[in-house]
Amino acid sequence: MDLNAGFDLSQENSVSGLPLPDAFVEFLKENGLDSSAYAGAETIPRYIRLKPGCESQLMDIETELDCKLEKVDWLPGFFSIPSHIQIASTNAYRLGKIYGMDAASGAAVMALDVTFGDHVLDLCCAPGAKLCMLADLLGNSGSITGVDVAQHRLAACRTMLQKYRLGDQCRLFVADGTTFSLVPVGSHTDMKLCSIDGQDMDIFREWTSKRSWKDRKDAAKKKVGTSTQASEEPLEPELIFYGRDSGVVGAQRTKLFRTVDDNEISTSGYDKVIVDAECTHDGSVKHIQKFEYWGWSTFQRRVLDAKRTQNLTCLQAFSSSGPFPLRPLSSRRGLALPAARPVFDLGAVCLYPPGLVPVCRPLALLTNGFRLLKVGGSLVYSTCSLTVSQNEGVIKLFLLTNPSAELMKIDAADKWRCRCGGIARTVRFDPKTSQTSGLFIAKFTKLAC
Ligand SMILES: C[S@@+](CC[C@H](N)C(=O)[O-])C[C@H]1O[C@@H](n2cnc3c(N)ncnc32)[C@H](O)[C@@H]1O
Repeated sequence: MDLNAGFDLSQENSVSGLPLPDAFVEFLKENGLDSSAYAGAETIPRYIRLKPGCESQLMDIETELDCKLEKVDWLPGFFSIPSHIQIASTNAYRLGKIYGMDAASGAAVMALDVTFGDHVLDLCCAPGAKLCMLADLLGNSGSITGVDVAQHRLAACRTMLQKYRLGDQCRLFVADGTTFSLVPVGSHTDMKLCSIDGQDMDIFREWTSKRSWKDRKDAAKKKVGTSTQASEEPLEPELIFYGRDSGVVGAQRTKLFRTVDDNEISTSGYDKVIVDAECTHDGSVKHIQKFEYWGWSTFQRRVLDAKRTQNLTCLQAFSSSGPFPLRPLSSRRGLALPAARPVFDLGAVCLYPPGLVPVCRPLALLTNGFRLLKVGGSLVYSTCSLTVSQNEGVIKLFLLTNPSAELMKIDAADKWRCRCGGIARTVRFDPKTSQTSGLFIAKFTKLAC
């Protein structure tokens, strides 16, 4: 079957080495991107991350993969292998000794600089490569809260945590990251763990894949509720996994799901937050390359669907007067800022009432992730898009509307194979410079104000 039937593939784009569809070439042009970034994608190595503790098995893994594992000198624990080597069917992978993870993604996690005991929020966590790396770095300290809106992807994340035996400190919520509001377990001032010997149905017992009678009843109630609920109502978070030491076992449901106000968040919010936002994935050259096999006809739906891209890049809607028509960044401290809590509409461009700031999903995710950060904590925003509108554009608008946010220097980046982003202190990985997929990284801290 010709998977590309009826789909225009550009003849002129042989420069990229791939017959890129015209619509994608147009997308690249609109965003000022050079299609030659996709040239020679197959020469970019594949990266693997070694499970900590498996260092002594390196030679056995090399023998099984039948290739040398080249140490990535700027990123501890990462190795490059030739791009044609497949790892999914190997024992090393199946037994959880290695992860498939691009080095640029590893850099985004390192930028967060997690330290012992941190409570970390991963706001777009599925399928979970970064979450697993965070869990490896934290060991048996602190906690990780993973949130994703896609239930099936989050289920894959849970499987990954179980395979690598990393779930003890983690909890996973199916929830909308633009409205998620739960702080780390144990940071509620009034939360006490209860003995679970009694029959109190309101207390979390050890997690099991079998759902309790109470959970089934709650889910059935929720189903009835959602059929009558107005669609704008935020999705109620659903806890689909929690580990033994995540602080959930023994906690009361009512307390765990209690939301706190922004004042309380400044002290009991997360120490670290990562927002690896949903984006157009155009920088993920290996992902783009896969459409050679999947068929370019699915590319339109999966990557370029107009409604989806508008949600992600709605800043473009203002391109007639330039992408940032409001005010220059330098004057942000002197601005009359719009209301702190805008109304987000994931389906369309929204306007803040006084300042006409366009809101797209990445900005909504970043804003909410930052709201959940405690004062003095740090947040990493990353996307695998090469466009300005999903990266520097989002950052500019975010800084305009969040006076307590300050861009931080990413210290580790001095050693990385990357370049500066379009705003000082941000960094960009791209195939040509870094021999990795494209990735944009910005790091913020929250000031007391
Ligand atoms: C780039 S992927 C994240 C990859 C992940 N961090 C990892 O390392 O494996 C973006 C994720 O954002 C999720 N997403 C999109 N919109 C969301 C929303 N409103 N709230 C939470 N997650 C969302 C998608 O389902 C997708 O899994």
